[in-house]
Amino acid sequence: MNLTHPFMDADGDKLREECGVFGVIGAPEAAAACALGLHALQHRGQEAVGITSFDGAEFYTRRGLGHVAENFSTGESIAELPGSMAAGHVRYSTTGGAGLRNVQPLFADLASGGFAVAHNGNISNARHLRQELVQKGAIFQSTSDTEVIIHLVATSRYPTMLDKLVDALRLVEGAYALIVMTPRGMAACRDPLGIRPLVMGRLGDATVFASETVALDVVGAEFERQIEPGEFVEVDFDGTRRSHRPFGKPDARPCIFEHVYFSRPDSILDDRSVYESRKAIGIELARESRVEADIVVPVPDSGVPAAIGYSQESGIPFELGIIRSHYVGRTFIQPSDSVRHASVKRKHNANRKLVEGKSIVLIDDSIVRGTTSLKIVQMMRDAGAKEVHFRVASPPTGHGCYYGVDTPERSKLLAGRMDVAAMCEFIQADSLAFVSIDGLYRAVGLKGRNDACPQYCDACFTGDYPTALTDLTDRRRLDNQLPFPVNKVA
Ligand SMILES: O=P(O)(O)OC[C@H]1O[C@H](OP(=O)(O)OP(=O)(O)O)[C@H](O)[C@@H]1O
Ligand SMILES: NC(=O)CC[C@H](N)C(=O)O
Ligand code: SF4
Ligand SMILES: [Mg+2]
Repeated sequence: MNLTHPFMDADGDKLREECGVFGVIGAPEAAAACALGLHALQHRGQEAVGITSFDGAEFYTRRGLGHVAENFSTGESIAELPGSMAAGHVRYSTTGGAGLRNVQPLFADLASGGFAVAHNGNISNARHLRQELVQKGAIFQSTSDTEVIIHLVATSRYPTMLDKLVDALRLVEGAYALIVMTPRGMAACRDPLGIRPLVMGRLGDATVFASETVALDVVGAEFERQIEPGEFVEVDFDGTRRSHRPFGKPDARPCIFEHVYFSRPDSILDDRSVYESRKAIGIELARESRVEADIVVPVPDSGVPAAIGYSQESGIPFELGIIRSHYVGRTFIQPSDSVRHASVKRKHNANRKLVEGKSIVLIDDSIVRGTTSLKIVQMMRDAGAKEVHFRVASPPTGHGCYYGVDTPERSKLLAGRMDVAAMCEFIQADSLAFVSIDGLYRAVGLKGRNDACPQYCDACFTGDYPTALTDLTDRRRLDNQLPFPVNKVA
């Protein structure tokens, strides 16, 4: 029996997640705009990048491992991608999933013509669907969950491309923000709960779609609105747009972690400034768990806005007690523990003269595996800090994410293994506190969490998953049938 999960990485740790998508239709050099937009979305995925364009007759694709700048900075690379329609993708994956064949956009020649798709999110029943499709004779070219969508579209019996796509996505569980290209135009859609973000803008006569508004800013497009949860927007080459809500209007559950960490602070998300939300989390945190200290120090980068809020609310001065190297990217989204450890060390350094002899409040947006917090507390002590108090701008991350963010399985999450007191001891801080779940909801403009009908997906904090997790359930069943555990998941 083959026990290897086709979508799992080598150590069976996690699915590969969190990406950025960008699409433009109706612009003279669509691929150039696409490369620029992807550059602004680089924080969402640093492992691989791809762009597919269409010139009215042919589709062209260029995909590569690494950053946008490494793959799309020359005129020649853009010249390979002619046409007025293009879609691109920046990918964040983990060990084993980094191969070129998984890099998006994925493309296939279907009976109805070319079909390209760029996907941010994760399909929580992809394995299940893939097995069914393989049994029917489908031949997969990648190990990406996204390819399932292509096969479902290819085998749908509905007549129009939109109907085929809706038919396919009815079978899909989990999170998807998609940009699709066919010879007739572009379509963009979000899953019925709107778990992953997607926005729409206008650039002259062209329509632009992107994971975040920063990508619209960078290409000079005007932000129009978000794609609504469950909405499909089709755009033709003459600029005609059509909006459809084939799944009705279920209560949305967008990812609250986008506000905490993933999105750039200069993006507008769910009609809110991410920067303002992060600052407001810091304010809540100061109200809930104030501590006497000399200075408030952010853990750069994403701890900065919350630290500003904490400082303003508490009256404790904000200081840059840690300086980051700009040549090391996000450590959370790096593929292996050893790389993450090394990156955290190279990334941060104590501002020794400032920290020496001081009692400090460190603010970070989240503790996931504890790699960063452990190292930073030690760094502050080595630099002579008198007391180190740690405050976190999210509740404890105690559950895995199956919707497109690479939070690992529960057993590798610090909060999955320990309570707050034990975590405090582990990171060797003098005190540790997290913002409450209601505090987080207040910071994004609500009165608190509505437990009967939560307004966001917050499963990594609460364990309350808004969709079925078929692959996970299947794997647990398989685990229980065997005399030894297989790739434990939680
Ligand atoms: O507990 P851990 O497993 O270390 O993960 C949590 C850390 O990872 C993220 O930072 P990251 O370095 O990815 O990016 P940033 O520069 O945007 O803060 C996050 O902001 C925390 O600092
Ligand atoms: N995780 C993402 O958002 C990327 C899309 C898809 N799940 C992939 O692995 O390529
Ligand atoms: S589980 Fe957490 S990270 Fe994943 S979609 Fe839900 S809120 Fe976002
Ligand atoms: Mg960080």
